[in-house]
Amino acid sequence: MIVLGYFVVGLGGLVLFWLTNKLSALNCNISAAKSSGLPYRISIIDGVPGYLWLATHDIFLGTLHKFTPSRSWLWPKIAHVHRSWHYAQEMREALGEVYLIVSPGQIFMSCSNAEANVQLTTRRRDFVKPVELYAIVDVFGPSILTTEGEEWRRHRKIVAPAFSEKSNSLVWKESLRQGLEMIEAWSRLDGNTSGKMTVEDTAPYTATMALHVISAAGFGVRHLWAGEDEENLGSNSVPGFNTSKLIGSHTLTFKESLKTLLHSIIWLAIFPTSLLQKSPFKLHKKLLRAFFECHEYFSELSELKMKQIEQGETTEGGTMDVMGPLVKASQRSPEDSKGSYLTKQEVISDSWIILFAGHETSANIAHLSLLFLAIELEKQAHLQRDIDSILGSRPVDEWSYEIDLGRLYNGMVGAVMNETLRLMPPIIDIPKIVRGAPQPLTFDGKTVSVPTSTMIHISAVGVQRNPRYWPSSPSKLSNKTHDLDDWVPEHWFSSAKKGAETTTTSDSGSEDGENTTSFDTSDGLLVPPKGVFLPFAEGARACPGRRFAQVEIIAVLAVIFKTYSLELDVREWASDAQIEKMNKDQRREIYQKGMTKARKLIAASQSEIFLQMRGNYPVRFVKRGEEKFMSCYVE
Ligand code: HEM
Repeated sequence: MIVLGYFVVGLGGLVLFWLTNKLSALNCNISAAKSSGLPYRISIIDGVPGYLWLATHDIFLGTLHKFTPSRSWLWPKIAHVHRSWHYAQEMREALGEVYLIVSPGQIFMSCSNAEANVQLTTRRRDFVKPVELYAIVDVFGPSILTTEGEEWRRHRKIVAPAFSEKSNSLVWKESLRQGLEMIEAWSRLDGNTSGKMTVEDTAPYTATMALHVISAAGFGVRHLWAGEDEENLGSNSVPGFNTSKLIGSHTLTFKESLKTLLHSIIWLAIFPTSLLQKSPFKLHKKLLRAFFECHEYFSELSELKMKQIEQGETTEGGTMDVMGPLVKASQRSPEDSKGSYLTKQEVISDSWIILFAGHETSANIAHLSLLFLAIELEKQAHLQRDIDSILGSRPVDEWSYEIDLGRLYNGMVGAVMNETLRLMPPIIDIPKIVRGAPQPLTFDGKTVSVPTSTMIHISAVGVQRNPRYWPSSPSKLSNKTHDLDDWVPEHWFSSAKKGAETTTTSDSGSEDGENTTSFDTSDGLLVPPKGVFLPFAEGARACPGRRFAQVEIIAVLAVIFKTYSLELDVREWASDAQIEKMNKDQRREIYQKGMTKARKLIAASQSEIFLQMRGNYPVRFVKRGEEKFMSCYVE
């Protein structure tokens, strides 16, 4: 009894000590927030929450959501893990464009003000990258994405110029080819022909397409689609990498190991490999196998590149791609290169990051653009007219990087891509942190002071849907006074804000030697002012793969819509035979059901690392002229 009494008193003491500590930390953070001059809200959950809340928030907030009055409360939204995606507009309207969330463990700042965003992205030493948040992707060691300061500069000086004009023209060629091969892969699916193809989910196909493009244009290794003959690879075959035949100690192909690693990467962030090795779970064993094999594949690829370089192969031979300059840098030593070198391990970590950062991002934009175009048939018809006027009847191998790409970008294809990037940026928040003294931030004629250690999210969704910065009209889909929560590519043809900024969107702040001139983006489409359109971030840490991604997405959309139209599969509501007998009004009514369902699915997307749709909506590709619903929307 006495022992139990001591235990209870001891436990009570510990809880009291913990509570006092938390309260004193909260008080400290509240004083800092008060003196910052920014609006703030207090929350027990950190603005950027830890793993425990990530894992459990659904139980608490999901239950609370069932209690209808709670839906108008602000605090559950503040505590929501996916706040930046679901409530960016509401939070901005309630708390302003720049606001703080103060908790015992953190001061968090969200920003959707353009003037402040420019300072946050260009004052690189005042607002640095919180590299600790990137531990999840750091599986092969520090890389360009996950380092700061001088170490990052060294990576960036080598990696960014590797995305050269020559690599981009390889991306163009390879994306056209992959676009055609993706269509062929669809036509080989059960029940499909080359004239009529039902695809349950285009997402895994655009992911494969993006992986193939990076692999070929970035690493010089061509990949095949399921069902393609390995003979087609000719001298480009690299066992295990792009063939089913494995060599050495490999038990998985490169694609298999990469897929496993990407799907279960979270485990590597939570547990060290030494602990996972002792885990009894099959999943962990498979993940470790994939991890080691991926590492092995990347080092084999570096050696292959090294050999190719020694044999004097050039870009024209298709191998001096993005990875070439990285491997070359690993031949230099710190002493004789004025710091322009990479270690062999860094070649592997940077190669992995290029693949990781450039794969699902571009794939998601291609996938979502397809779905939006299937929902909005009138806009799809506009896109096709534009493609026809630019490319005429020329075959794909005559489409030119130098002329056609720029024209496609400055027309409806570019507008479709940009609108998808505006509405659904794959990276919804760009994180920064104040490491040293509090930092002044000036916007709207006032200067505030961002407290030390503040975790910052530049809210891409917040600013990219902020009516203050974008031309808009009343929404046709909701009762909102603006249509910035809707997918309207015509936003990019508005002349209202043209000329507000004469430079291109995100070239400024690039490091020396970076290639930024592959095609002119200032002639044709709306050029948003700086700090307003941030899918690729801005400033020194902007995405070096921006052109790569733009070229890829444009090429793939052009290839598909030159020959095909895309419609939602609405057989859930009516069979093909029933649709055949329907008049235009009846067809429109059925299609509307598909549109509503597809829009809901898109809106329910979630951002774990990248913003992604959960679930799928089936679509049907048909040769142009053979559509079932297009004529209901287009005269
Ligand atoms: C639609 C496609 C893409 C989007 C929306 C996108 C977006 C971004 C953003 C927002 C950042 C900054 C992240 C941060 O500060 O935390 C970034 C960085 C980066 N991206 Fe991309 N990206 C895309 C495609 C690509 C591609 C195709 C590649 C390479 C092939 C690539 C390679 C990188 C790298 C290496 C970084 C790190 C740069 C640094 O920290 O200096 N990205 N990207």
